[in-house]
Amino acid sequence: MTTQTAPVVDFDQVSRNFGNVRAVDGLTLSLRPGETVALLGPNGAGKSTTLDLLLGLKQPDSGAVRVFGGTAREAIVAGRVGAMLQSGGLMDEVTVAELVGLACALHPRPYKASDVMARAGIAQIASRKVNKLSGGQAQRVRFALATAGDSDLIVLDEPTTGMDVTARQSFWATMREQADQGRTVLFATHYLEEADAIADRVLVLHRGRLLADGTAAEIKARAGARRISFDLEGETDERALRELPFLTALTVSRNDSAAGSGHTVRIQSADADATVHALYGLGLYPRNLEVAGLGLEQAFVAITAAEEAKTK
Ligand SMILES: Nc1ncnc2c1ncn2[C@@H]1O[C@H](COP(=O)(O)OP(=O)(O)OP(=O)(O)O)[C@@H](O)[C@H]1O
Repeated sequence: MTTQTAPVVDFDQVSRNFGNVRAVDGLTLSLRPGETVALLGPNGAGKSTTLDLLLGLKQPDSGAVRVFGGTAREAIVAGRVGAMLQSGGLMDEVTVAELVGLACALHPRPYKASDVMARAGIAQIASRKVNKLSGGQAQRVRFALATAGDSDLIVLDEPTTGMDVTARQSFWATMREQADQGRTVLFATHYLEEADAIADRVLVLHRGRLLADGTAAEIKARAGARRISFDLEGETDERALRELPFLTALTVSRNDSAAGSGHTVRIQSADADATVHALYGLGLYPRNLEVAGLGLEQAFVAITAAEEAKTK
């Protein structure tokens, strides 16, 4: 593999419209060598369009896309990019082995087709016709095509769609090996747990714009952070609780136990330490106190909901 100081991918103020839909809106981002990056966003956020722009399959209306310092086409011709697209049609009348063999033959730095098939978990179905595959098998074949040679960047659009849990796990184990060898991996996904578990960096896309860019932990922290829950005995002064510092959400529910009547309080706080400190400062005696981080899913919902509220 070659190394180069230029970013692997560089988007500078890239926009792309379809009619009056702004699919990608002023996107600026840069991927560094060796990163595993998740592109996360709800349906229609612009993930596929972003990947198509990166691969030169669509052209921007404005802004510039660079891949390894040049055009996408140059990078692809040089075999530096392997891609697995969402709906890429597979040739119907050929076998899995023939198709993988062709992809290897076309790659400037190919791997042996038998190794590629073994790695993608499709050696047992090598002689099967491509149009007879299940959805999950077809995805593995697409993955094999994306890894037919020694590419520096692997781009995957929702790669595990249609795979069951076991297939998904083995897919990501293989992908990790690719990343561990120093490749840059960019994948679009709906599965927040995949972004959380696999990616060093998460880009949250919404209506074509980049809403967040950081590690999963940073994104969780940015979204208003932590959940605090506890029980209080007797009457609860909800107004006093509402005045707690760094509070972003509060619910109080009745909780009658054998010990008497009381309430369960649930809080979201941007600074749990300060909130809990102030809670004791109110002279309260919280029982069963728990502090937990938001999941990436809740963080994602919080970030995109805040953006929706702003644009209304
Ligand atoms: N060829 C096209 N013609 C018209 N509109 C398009 C076209 N491609 C994408 N769009 C629109 O652009 C927006 C972004 O679509 P895109 O497919 O990039 O989103 P996505 O994040 O990949 O969504 P999904 O998760 O559903 O695949 C959507 O509103 C979509 O309807």
